[in-house]
Amino acid sequence: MKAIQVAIGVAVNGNAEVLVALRAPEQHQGGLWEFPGGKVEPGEDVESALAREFLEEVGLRVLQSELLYEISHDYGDRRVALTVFLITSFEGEPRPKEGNPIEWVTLEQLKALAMPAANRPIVEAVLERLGLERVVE
Ligand SMILES: Nc1nc2c([nH]c(=O)n2[C@H]2C[C@H](O)[C@@H](COP(=O)(O)OP(=O)(O)OP(=O)(O)O)O2)c(=O)[nH]1
Ligand SMILES: [Mg+2]
Repeated sequence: MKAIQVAIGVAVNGNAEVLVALRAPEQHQGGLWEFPGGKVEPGEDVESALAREFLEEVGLRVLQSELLYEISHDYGDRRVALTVFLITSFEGEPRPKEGNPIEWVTLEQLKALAMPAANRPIVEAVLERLGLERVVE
């Protein structure tokens, strides 16, 4: 089975909170919290997919991002290859453009959220990246 390429982003605000969205019940991995993002279209590069999905799903314009983590995961019914970006600069106020509730959550809250299985190491990477940054400041 070929892996579906997915671009997702972890947007961080000035309060060190990250943006999450609730997946609709009928979606794959529905009812779980996610980082906004979606499938890379044919011929599209992964950064363009990130920017497009952020605009479509939460109405944010990505100004600056860096690669945070890459992970492939087999859900049994589907294999996904996730490219995860840390979004360090963006424009706009997040809005739930596709009807899925969105929230800014602290890193403590993030740890406790029910997310798809592939997200566990992603959350670890977020905590490490943002935690270390604070030590450096
Ligand atoms: N967006 C997102 N997808 C994730 C995360 N973790 C994870 O395993 N996935 C999986 C679920 C899906 O199988 C796939 C992403 O698909 P998606 O439903 O967001 O794709 P999309 O926005 O293009 O939606 P659609 O047009 O196909 O409805 O990656 C995550 O944190 N965010
Ligand atoms: Mg999506």
